[in-house]
Amino acid sequence: MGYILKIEDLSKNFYLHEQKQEIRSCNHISFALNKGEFVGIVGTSGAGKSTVLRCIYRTYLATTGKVLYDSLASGLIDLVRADEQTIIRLRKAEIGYVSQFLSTLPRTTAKQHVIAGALDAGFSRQEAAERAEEMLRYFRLNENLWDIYPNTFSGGEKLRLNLAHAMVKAPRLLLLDEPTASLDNDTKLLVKELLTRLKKEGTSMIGIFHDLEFMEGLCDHIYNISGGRFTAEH
Ligand SMILES: Nc1ncnc2c1ncn2[C@@H]1O[C@H](COP(=O)(O)OP(=O)(O)OP(=O)(O)O)[C@@H](O)[C@H]1O
Repeated sequence: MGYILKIEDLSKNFYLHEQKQEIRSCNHISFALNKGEFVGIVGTSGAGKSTVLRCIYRTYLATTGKVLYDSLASGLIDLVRADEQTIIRLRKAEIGYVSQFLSTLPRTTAKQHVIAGALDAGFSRQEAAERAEEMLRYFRLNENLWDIYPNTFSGGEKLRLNLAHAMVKAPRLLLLDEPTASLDNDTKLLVKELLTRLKKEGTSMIGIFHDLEFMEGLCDHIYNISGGRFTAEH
């Protein structure tokens, strides 16, 4: 089985100009994610877990190292060095990211947001609308919320909308930054079921979870990050 993502010696430092101080976040991280696999990342708060995901998604630009992604559209790409257009295209069609924080365009309703995700991934208008409704229903987002702007949603509603938006695309690579924080147990189970389904359909995933029970049966490998460095748990 070949890899879809290979991280080589990734480090990220932040320089805080006002304080004239350098923060070392993640250090010399290397690992590979094989196609169809699920890698879990655990570690104490502030250890650098989200930074690794953000460097892959290119929200952060890595200080050193490579993030090699085997893209469907144009083969192997180093996401650290790829141009902005390539990153935008990959985010639309191939790489999904879910966090607790909602980012939507202004004056976009919850349903329009999910439809836009499916359209970006290349589905037709009709397919996009159908898939969006299916996802919103799946994540039990109350139907009377579909046509309003989501900035007033509760934390759990925002998270469920984020999940619907990311998963409606059926991305090749899905990055999950604590996607179950602030969810009740029933919704957590729904998320786990859908992740299991996506994995069977071939989506490769990297997820940060605090809930070790949630990771059981889902992760092929778990890495522990401590002091910015990775060690394999299993
Ligand atoms: N944009 C930033 N500017 C400066 N420092 C940052 C930035 N983002 C992260 N850091 C620092 O990098 C370190 C790792 O942060 P990160 O968010 O990756 O940790 P984490 O393991 O995901 O923590 P948590 O479990 O609490 O979410 C922290 O010391 C944090 O303060």
